[in-house]
Amino acid sequence: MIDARDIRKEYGGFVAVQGSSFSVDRGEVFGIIGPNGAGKTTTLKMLAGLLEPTSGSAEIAGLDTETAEMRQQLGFLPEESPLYEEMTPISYLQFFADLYDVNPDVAEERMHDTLDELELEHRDRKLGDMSKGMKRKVAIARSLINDPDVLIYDEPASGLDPLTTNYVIEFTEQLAKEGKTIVFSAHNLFHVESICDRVVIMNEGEIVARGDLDELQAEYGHTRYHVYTTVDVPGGVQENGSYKRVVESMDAVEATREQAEENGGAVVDIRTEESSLEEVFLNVAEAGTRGTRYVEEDAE
Ligand SMILES: Nc1ncnc2c1ncn2[C@@H]1O[C@H](COP(=O)(O)OP(=O)(O)OP(=O)(O)O)[C@@H](O)[C@H]1O
Repeated sequence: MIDARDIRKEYGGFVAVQGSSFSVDRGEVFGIIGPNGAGKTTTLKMLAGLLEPTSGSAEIAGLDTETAEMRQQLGFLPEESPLYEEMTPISYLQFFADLYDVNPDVAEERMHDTLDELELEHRDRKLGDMSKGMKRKVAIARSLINDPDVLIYDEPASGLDPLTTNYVIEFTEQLAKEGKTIVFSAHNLFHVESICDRVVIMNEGEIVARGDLDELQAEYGHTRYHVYTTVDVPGGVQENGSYKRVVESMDAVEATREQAEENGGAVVDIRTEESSLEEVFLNVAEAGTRGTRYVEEDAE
C-alpha cells in the first residue's frame, strides 16, 4: 500500500533523513518512533507528498505521492494543526469537504458521524474558543473528510491529557480495524506498542531498527524469568507468601531451582516478562553511535 524507496531529505548540508526504505501493507498500523529531531516528521511529510525528497521516491497505492490523485486517498494529520480560529467545526469541515470535492450530502453525514464518534460537543463554538483536545478531534475529523484509505498521523495525541490521549489512540485503533492503513509517529511508546503491527526506530535521520514487537524484542530486548520458590534463595524477595527471584537465563532458573531444593523447598511458579518497547528503544538508542549528519553541498 505504501512504498518508500530510499527517501532522503537534506536541508543545505544537513541530512534530516538518510535514504529510508520501508513498505506498509494495506490495513497495517505502522509506527515511526525516535528521539526529537530523528526525522519522523520529515519522513511523514515526504510520504504525504508535502515535502519533496532530495532523492528517492514514495508511492501510495501505486501512485507517486506528489500527484493530486494520491492526495485524494490520503488523510494527513500534522503534529500541530493550526485551525481557522473564526470558523466552527462544521464550517471548517465543510470547507475541506469542498476542497476535496466531496458530495455535500455525503460530507454532511460523514462529518456528523465522525464528530459523533469522536464525541465532540459544542459544534457551534468557534475553533479559537475550543480546548486543545477539542481542536485535535476537529483536526482528526478533517483528516477523514475525504474518507481516505491511508492515514498519516504525526503525533496524534501530542499535548493531550491522558483521558483524551486514550480516546484518540482508541479511535485510531478503531480506524485500523475498519481497514484504514495508518502510519503514525509517537513519543509515547506504550501507545505504539498497543496499536502498531510493525515499527521502525529512527535515530539521527536513519532507520536503526525495524520489525514487529516480537522481532524487536528478540533482537534488542531480554526475557526475564520471575521464579517463585517456597523458601528464600539468594537475591529473592518475599511476595504474596512465596519468594521471588528475577533472573535472565534458563540456566539461572535451573540454579534457582537447585538452591530452593537444597534448602528443602521447591519452585512453585515461573513467569516470563518481555522487554517493553520502551526498553527496546533505549537499548537501540544506546547501541548506536551514528555517523555525521552533514554532507558537503554540491558546488553549483
Ligand atoms: N525546514 C528545515 N530546515 C532545516 N532543518 C530542518 C527543517 N525541518 C526539519 N529540520 C531538521 O531536520 C531534523 C529532523 O526533524 P524532524 O522534525 O523530522 O524530527 P522529528 O523526529 O519529527 O522530531 P520531533 O520528535 O522533535 O518532532 C531536525 O534536526 C530538524 O531541525
